[in-house]
Amino acid sequence: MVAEKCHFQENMVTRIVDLRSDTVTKPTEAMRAAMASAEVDDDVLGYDPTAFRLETEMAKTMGKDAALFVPSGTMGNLISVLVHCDVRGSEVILGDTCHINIFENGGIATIGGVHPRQVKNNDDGTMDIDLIEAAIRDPMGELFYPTTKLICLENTHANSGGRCLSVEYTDRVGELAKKHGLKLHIDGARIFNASVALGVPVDRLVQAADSVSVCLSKGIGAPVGSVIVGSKNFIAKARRLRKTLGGGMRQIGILCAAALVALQENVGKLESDHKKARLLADGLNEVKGLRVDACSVETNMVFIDIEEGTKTRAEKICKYMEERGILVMQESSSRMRVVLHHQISASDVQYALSCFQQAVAVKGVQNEMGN
Ligand SMILES: Cc1ncc(COP(=O)(O)O)c(C=O)c1O
Ligand SMILES: C[C@@H](O)[C@H](N)C(=O)O
Repeated sequence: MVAEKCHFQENMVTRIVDLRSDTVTKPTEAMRAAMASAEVDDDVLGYDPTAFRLETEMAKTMGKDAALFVPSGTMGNLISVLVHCDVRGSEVILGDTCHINIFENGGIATIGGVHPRQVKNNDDGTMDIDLIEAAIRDPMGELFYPTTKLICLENTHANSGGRCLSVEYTDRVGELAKKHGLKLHIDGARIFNASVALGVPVDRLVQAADSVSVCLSKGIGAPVGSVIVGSKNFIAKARRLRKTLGGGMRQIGILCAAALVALQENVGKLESDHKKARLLADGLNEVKGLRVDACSVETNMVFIDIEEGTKTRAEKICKYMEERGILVMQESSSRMRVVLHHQISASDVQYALSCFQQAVAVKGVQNEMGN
């Protein structure tokens, strides 16, 4: 592979290659045009017609009875957990490295009073089903224990590198939930990535779930928003809770119009994002001092580890890359993350690769990093 030369002159960065996340995409011209011409109305006093179109389309696509537009994936998860965990002393079983547990400010507890019961996430994003079952509280111990109400999965699993949970695994967790009278929520921020990577229709992938939170603002490329899907009764309760949390918005058709375009434009591009991720991962594994677990690159995310003994630190590499217009997310002193999306081209991937090669190889930078 001949990597495009990593060229750099002081203050001569000619383009930004933003690999921090798939949340960074800018609305396309078609999205902006749709926003400008969107049919809107007050979605609190009534129903914004474009929001209605989006929610109707998403409920159908996800195979659920109803849907609700929410400002963010964080609010989508919070509302879903709180609707399911509707009595004081409720407990939710979730992965120790899942987004709800790590990156949502503990909102289910601090706002919702719901107790998180962590189960270890495996490297592939799953939790062992026997460990999930062991975490379910015995109702006979109600004098001492919280009440288990909900199990949460995350598909794809971001902190495992965008790994996909299979439909078979999801169905088994759903059966376990039913066996114990529990509900199942899926944090489906990147559920479309999982569907494309697995070759499983998205409605089949989430069939076992009582609710799903789907991010439109990630790989789908909408500027804002998520949609939660579930039963009509669940969504009615979710709509009220959205208002309670301050998420009741007025002419949201402006945002929903962009999301409708994004769904048309970008679901078909997700496979290309995954291919670019694999291309980048394979190229990075040829860079002395960097290591990518290629097996974990199933979708659009790549975690990059600095090999033992390499006199380099992640913050120095990230700075070196940023000086060349490439934005990378630092995960730790020895780990970085890049996320591919539809606004990253194949030549951007080549450019990033050549800059990673330079970042690790350049003597001066290495000495500075190694000290
Ligand atoms: C797996 C996962 N769930 C939920 C969220 C939250 O979405 P938002 O950033 O829109 O709140 C994110 C990140 O954004 C995520 O990666
Ligand atoms: C950082 C995290 O909250 C975000 N969901 C991302 O993956 O970029």
